[in-house]
Amino acid sequence: MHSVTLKHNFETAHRLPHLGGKCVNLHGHSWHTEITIAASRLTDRHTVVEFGDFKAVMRNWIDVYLDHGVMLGHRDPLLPAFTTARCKVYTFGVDWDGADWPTVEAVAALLADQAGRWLALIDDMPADAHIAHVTVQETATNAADWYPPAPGREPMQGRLPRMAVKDVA
Ligand SMILES: Nc1nc2c(c(=O)[nH]1)N=C([C@H](O)[C@H](O)COP(=O)(O)OP(=O)(O)OP(=O)(O)O)CN2
Repeated sequence: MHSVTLKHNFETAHRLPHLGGKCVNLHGHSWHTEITIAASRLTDRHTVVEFGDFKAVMRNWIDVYLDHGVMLGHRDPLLPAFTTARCKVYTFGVDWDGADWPTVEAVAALLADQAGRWLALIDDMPADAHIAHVTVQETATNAADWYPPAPGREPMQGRLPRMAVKDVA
């Protein structure tokens, strides 16, 4: 198996009112992501994917939708204020239906989902090229990893489990 790993970073605020504690406060992170693409053979150019081709679409999507913006859950009461003020908001549960809240695990799943779409735009790659791993680091001490479902295991049903939110501050 061959693999390549591409990295990008983005400065984005979020909050997680369903977790309580300090996560209730709107706060920013310098998020770092690493996306690994694997294939069983190389192209005629001896690549899995050409770095620049993949990074162009990866960077464009992240910079347009996430960088210097805010990630909120669709049930977050702050949402109307940010949209009214015409701030850049990426709304989990609306802009992407895979999770309700922007935890680091959910951001890793979002980027894995998007990375599959970016890969589909690449012309020159082996037939079995696929997203093998996504890491998202939100702080020096906190990170999440995403891997595709193991063969033979039931794949995730498209979204992270819905969470009961009684008092979203
Ligand atoms: N499983 C998860 N737990 C938490 C998440 C998350 O996304 N997934 N997120 C948070 C908060 O966003 C917060 O930013 C991080 O919390 P925490 O590690 O408690 O705070 P610090 O980064 O300040 O920790 P130090 O290592 O003490 O600096 C919480 N939980």
